[in-house]
Amino acid sequence: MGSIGKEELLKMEKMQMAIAHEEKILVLVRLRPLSDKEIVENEVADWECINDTTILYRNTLREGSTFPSAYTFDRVFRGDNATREVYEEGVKEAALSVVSGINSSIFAYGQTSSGKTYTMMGITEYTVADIFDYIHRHEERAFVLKFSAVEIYNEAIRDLLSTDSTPLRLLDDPEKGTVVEKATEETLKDWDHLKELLSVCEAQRRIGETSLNEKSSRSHQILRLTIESSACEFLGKENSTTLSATVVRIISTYYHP
Ligand SMILES: Nc1ncnc2c1ncn2[C@@H]1O[C@H](COP(=O)(O)OP(=O)(O)OP(=O)(O)O)[C@@H](O)[C@H]1O
Repeated sequence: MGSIGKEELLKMEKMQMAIAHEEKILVLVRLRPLSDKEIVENEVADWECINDTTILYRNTLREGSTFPSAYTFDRVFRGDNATREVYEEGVKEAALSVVSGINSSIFAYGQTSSGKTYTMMGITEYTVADIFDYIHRHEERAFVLKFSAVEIYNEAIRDLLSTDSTPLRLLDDPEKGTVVEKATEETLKDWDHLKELLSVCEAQRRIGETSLNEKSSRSHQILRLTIESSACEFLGKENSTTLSATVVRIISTYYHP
């Protein structure tokens, strides 16, 4: 167990109260640009981003349907918006709340080939880079980062950091909530170590081809990053408290035509 001082506790409580009054769930939409194949086949995008929060379903307009054609979300990103913009403007705040001990989940949902893997790979990279940057700027605290990765395929859970493909069990822990039993948890040394682990996951990931995506994920992938931190001056003392939080990345793959 690490520790936090009285003042720091007060600051954290204030922060938690401020966050409690803010929105807890943000829904962002990212449109994908047409692929080369779609351009060659003269396909047109059915969706158009008309401002920072609204998308329009163009087919509805063409067919003169009476159904609503405009949909509003917390934030909408166009096909030419870079992943960096999606991260900075839509994800960063939630992702970095973990350094203050607040749990955060970021997940992508969409049909095959909509860009979930593409988006989440960038988001993971930017999030971890910012967390490492935060750690380097806060030498008064000691941080431990732990990383685990599993895949859910056909209702079986597989450890992506292990070559053993025996399915893992889900357990209910009274303190931690739902946990995956015996999932490998690596303590991250540095950025290169994370990149190494991500390529192990990539190599283990089940992929297949769909009519829309040559390299389609066949599973839900969950990457979990747990951060523990304690004030260095209280390190190892009895009355110390550890700040602990988790960022979870889920890639959902639904509807494979
Ligand atoms: N914003 C984007 N800009 C450019 N290319 C993109 C973008 N989003 C996705 N792509 C490309 O589109 C293709 C499909 O994307 P991706 O594999 O991420 O989809 P997916 O939603 O994860 O699909 P699946 O559910 O089948 O795994 C990939 O070749 C990817 O590089």
